[in-house]
Amino acid sequence: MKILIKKGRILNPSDQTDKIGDILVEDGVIKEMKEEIECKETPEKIIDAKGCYIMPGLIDLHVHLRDPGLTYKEDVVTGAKAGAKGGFTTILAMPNTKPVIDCADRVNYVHNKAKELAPIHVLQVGAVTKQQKGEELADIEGMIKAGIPAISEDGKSVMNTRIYKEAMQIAADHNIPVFAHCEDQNMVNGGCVNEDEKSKELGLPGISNAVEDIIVARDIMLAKETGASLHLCHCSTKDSVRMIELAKEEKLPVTGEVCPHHFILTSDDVVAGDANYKMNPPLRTKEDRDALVKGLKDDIFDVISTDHAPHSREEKQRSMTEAPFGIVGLETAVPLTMTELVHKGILTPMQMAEKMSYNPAKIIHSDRGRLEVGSPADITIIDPEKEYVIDSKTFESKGKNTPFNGRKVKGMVKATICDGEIAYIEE
Ligand SMILES: NC(=O)N[C@@H](CC(=O)O)C(=O)O
Ligand SMILES: [Zn+2]
Repeated sequence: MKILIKKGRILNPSDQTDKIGDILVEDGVIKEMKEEIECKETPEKIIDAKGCYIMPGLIDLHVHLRDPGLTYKEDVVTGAKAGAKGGFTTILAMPNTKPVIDCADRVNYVHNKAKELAPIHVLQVGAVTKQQKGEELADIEGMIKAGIPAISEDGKSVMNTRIYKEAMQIAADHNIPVFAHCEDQNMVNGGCVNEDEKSKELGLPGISNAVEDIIVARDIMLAKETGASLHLCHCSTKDSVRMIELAKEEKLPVTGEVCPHHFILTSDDVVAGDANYKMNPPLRTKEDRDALVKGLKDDIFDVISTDHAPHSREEKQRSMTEAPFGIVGLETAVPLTMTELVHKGILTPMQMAEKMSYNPAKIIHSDRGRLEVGSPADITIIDPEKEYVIDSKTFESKGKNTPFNGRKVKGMVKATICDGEIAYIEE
């Protein structure tokens, strides 16, 4: 397909290009990129991008697609469609499915299904241990051969440090990153919201910051010993920020991500009895939230991810203690980041493109995440001025579980182009 994108603001982190121009897409790649492109034959599609940002296709390092086994919550196809609508051209699926993705066959299942049916790239992350039981290593090398971009035990931490270190060594030897969900399992003790004044007020068991911080510290030390690239998932505490800053000062191979709910909401926002405010890690205090925002601004955090965690309506209607952790995020990440960080002058549009595309690509050693002539045509077009109200009924995702339903936002995904084809267009 031949697509001409006209007069958008091209934001390319790889060479810091920030200028108005046209992009011509043909045969899956970026054919031309300059101030004004004249086509001899009319392209099949012309997109008027006046006033819009053109970014390299967004990459979400943290998504739960629930496939196989939990497809009443989401599946590869609905999740990928939600991703396309949210501006993502690549999403990484976490392995906490049923069964857990801990061997090559299961990786192949997701990749084959996605190749056949998904409008965007889906990359399956492999589990660290068999069935995520934390006891025996998964077939990490087999999964690497099958094409996993990373390993992760997401949903929990591998509490046995010796086993985790072995896994990190394998990851280091094969030059793939380890994505760490940091949570000391023995300290959670039934907690369901942040441990603070609010949890006391609600009479709910709390999760303290140390639950996260202890494992962040441990995992950074393991990265130091093994040389593995460590990517810290959904960071939520102010001390996580300090520890990542220190690790980077020491030039350790450590990166970190923050999710929109953690840089926007605090435990004060939790509505009693509404499990759409229940996620792991929990919404923390204002001090933590402000530290995360500053960490994003100062580039201590490399990545904004969604931790898209769909659950059924019935599951999320349970009580705060009974409902599962997690909220959806694929279709709200762009408008929330635009509204809360870019329009407020905390992040530049270029920083947004870095944290949502270029840096995630670098972390998984992908050649995407850049707008360059000859590179694969994964492109996201965003109308920064478009205002609307988030309505979960319009989501492509099966999951409607979001605390942001009804929220006013400014900044909308206009089109998502993946491998030179239109994966989503707002019409
Ligand atoms: N974040 C969550 O609250 N839930 C995730 C697990 C995870 O990402 O840790 C899920 O799988 O539902
Ligand atoms: Zn997690």
